[in-house]
Amino acid sequence: MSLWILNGKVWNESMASLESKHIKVENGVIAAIVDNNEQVSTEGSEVIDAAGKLVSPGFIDMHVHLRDPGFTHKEDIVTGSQAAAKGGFTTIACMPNTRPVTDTPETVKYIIEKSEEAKLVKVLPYAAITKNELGRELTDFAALKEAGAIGFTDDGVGVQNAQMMKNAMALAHSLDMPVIAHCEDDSLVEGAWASEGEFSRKHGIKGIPNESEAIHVGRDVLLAEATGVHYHVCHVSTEQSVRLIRLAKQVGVNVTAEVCPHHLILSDEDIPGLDDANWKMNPPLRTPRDVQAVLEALEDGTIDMIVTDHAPHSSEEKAKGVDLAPFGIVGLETAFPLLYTKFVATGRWSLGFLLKRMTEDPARVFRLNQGSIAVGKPADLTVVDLESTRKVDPSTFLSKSTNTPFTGWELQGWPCATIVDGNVVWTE
Ligand SMILES: NC(=O)N[C@@H](CC(=O)O)C(=O)O
Ligand SMILES: [Zn+2]
Ligand SMILES: [Zn+2]
Repeated sequence: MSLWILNGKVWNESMASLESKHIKVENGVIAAIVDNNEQVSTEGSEVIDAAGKLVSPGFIDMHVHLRDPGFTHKEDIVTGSQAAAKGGFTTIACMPNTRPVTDTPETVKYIIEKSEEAKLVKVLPYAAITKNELGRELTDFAALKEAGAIGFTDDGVGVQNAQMMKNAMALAHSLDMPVIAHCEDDSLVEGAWASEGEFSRKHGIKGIPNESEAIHVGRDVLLAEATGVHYHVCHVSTEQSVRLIRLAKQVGVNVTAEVCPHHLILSDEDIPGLDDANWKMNPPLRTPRDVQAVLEALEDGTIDMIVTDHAPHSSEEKAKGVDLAPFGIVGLETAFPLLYTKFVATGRWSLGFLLKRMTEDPARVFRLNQGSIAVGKPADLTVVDLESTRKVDPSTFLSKSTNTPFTGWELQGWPCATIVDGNVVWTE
C-alpha cells in the first residue's frame, strides 16, 4: 500500500524556508520526496492533499504521563495516545509513576503490548530507578531493558539519596542506558506548591525555592561525570539549574535537558489566585527571571528539547483546592500551537528552530530512528495548518483530563493530520 502526501510545505534548514514537496510513502517508510512541480503518478495510491499546510517530522515528546496501569480515570494508553496524535505527536515516552509503578518487566511489556494494539502513536516506556519509586532499592535494570524500557527515572519524585543515584548511574551506564531525573530535594520543599516569588509573597504562602531543583542538578552532573552515564534533566525550570547544566556541558559531562511549554510561557506572576489548581504543577511556575533563563538556555542549546510533561488529573482531584490537589497539567493537545503562537508567529524563533527542538533533537538525544523527513525513514509525519487560529477549548480534548491553565487562549498553528508509519492515526 502506498500513500502520496501532495503539495505540503517542508522546512528546508539550509535555505531557512518552506518548500512545496510531494512525499511518497511505501510500506510505512518515506520512499520519495520530490519537488511539487514534478509530475507524479498517484494511481492506486491513497492521497492526502496537504496544499498550503506544513508537513513536519512527527513531533516527539519524551515526557508524558499515560497513567496506565492504575490511574485510568485520569488517562489510559489509548486516550493518551489519541491526545498525542491530536497534538501532532507520533512518538511519546511514558513515565513510570503508574500503579503498580513501572518497575517490573511485566508492566513494561503491558505498556508496549497495549500501545501496539492501539495502533496510534509509538509509545516508549521508561522504567523506575527504584522499586515503587521509594528511593530504597534499585529495580532490575537489565531485565527492564530487556523488556523494552528505554531509560530509568523516578519521575514524580527526586531520588533523595546520592549513593542510590550514583549506583543507578553506574549500573545504567554499564547497560548503555540513560538516567532521566526529576530534580527535587524534598527537605527544601515541604508542603509548598508555588514558587518562592511575587505570588507566594503577595499571598503570604510558603514558597518552593529554586535550590530545591538546582541542588539535585548540581549533585547529579557531578555523579554523571564520575560514572560516565547519559544523564537527562527533566522539566528544567530555574536559572540556577540552567547555569549548572551549561557548565557541565562545557566540561564535557554527558548531560542533556528538557523544558516544558508552560515554563517558557508562564511565570508565577501569571497565576490568577489561590482558587484554581490548574496552575499547580511540579516544578512550579517560577519567576519571570527564570522564564528568561530557560528560554535563553533552550535557544543556545543548553536545554536540548521541548517536552510537555502531560500530567492528566481528574476535575474532582483538581477541585480539591490548591493545597490538596495533585501537581500537574495536561499538555499534548496545546503544545505546538502555544509555542508557534508565542515564539514563531512573534518572530522570536524560526519555524525550523521550533521543529528541531520537537523532532530532531529528542531523536538525537535518545537515539531514535525518527525526527526527520528523509528517504528510508519511518513515515511519521505531522500536517499542520499554520494559518488556523482557534481558542483552547478543553471540552474538545481527546485526553480524559482537562487540567490546563490555557483555557480560552487564542492560538495559531493547529495540527490537522498525524501519520505514523504511513497510517493516518488522527485527522481533523
Ligand atoms: N509534573 C507534575 O506536576 N506532575 C507529574 C509528576 C512529575 O512530572 O514530576 C504527575 O505525575 O502528575
Ligand atoms: Zn517530574
Ligand atoms: Zn512528569
